[in-house]
Amino acid sequence: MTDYRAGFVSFVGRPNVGKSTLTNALVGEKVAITSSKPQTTRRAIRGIVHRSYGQLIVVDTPGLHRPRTLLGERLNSLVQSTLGDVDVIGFCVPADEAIGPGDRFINEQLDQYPRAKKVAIVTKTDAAGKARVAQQLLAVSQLREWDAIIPVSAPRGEQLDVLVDELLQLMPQSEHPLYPAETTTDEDTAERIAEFVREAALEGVSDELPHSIAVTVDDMIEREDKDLLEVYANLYVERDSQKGIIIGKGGARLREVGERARGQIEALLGRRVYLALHVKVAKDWQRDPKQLGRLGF
Ligand SMILES: Nc1nc2c(ncn2[C@@H]2O[C@H](COP(=O)(O)OP(=O)(O)OP(=O)(O)O)[C@@H](O)[C@H]2O)c(=O)[nH]1
Repeated sequence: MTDYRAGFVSFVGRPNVGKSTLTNALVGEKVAITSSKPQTTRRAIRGIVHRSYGQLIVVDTPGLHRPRTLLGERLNSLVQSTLGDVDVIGFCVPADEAIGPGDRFINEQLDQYPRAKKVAIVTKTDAAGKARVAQQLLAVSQLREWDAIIPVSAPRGEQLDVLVDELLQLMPQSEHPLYPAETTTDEDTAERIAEFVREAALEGVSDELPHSIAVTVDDMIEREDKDLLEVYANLYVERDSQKGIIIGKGGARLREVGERARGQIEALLGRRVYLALHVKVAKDWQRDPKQLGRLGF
């Protein structure tokens, strides 16, 4: 028997508590997009954390909530099958907000996954004073018997190694790593690019529009003569009126979105990229099974 451990962990919690930010900080690379809009995450992304003594595979989920659309239902069943499979569930609550009905609802849902060990993670400790953090740790400890309770700050990198070690200790022993050493995610490049575009498009839009945005990458063309990668992406919204908002006056907003996304893509690929964005209307796609399928849900 070796002492090497490897397994799967999933972070759950209300929207916006910092699950994606934590995933990226642990992996050390941007594998999950983040935004200040709730419910940004739509896919189960595996971020992989490597240590000489183990491997953590982080499965990022869209978060448990009461579904209002077909997209919401599909996302919920994605969460349920994910949580049924993982070794550890990390329940995230932010240090700077009191525990409320939303947190209690999710905590109760965790009873449905008896196989998984359960760890409480108090996030955003940088946004709260010491006394507040201590108070939150106490409040969390009263929710259930946790295998561990750990406060972290992702942007400051505080307590991240402690969290990784605690999580690894709860993982099953493994003869081998589950993924090769260089891998940080199992999403392919096109999926990651589409997510970067969606993240850029989410910036500065409000109300129901964030949920209406979907992105596909339809073509990537290698231009060896120019040492350039051409990327053709479609940005879908649900209504004509939303199209105008995304494009902006004289196309100004769409240009900004393209610039921001291109910066991220070039950083990811380490090379020059030409990004062409087209905005299309897919009427009410969140409620339409056929269109959901086409958009990858
Ligand atoms: N101050 C502070 N802000 C944080 C921290 N972690 C996340 N945030 C901010 O909180 C917001 C939400 O973060 P996300 O990581 O997208 O939250 P999430 O829980 O993944 O959200 P969903 O994908 O919507 O479920 C963003 O604006 C982050 O910058 C933290 O440790 N400290």
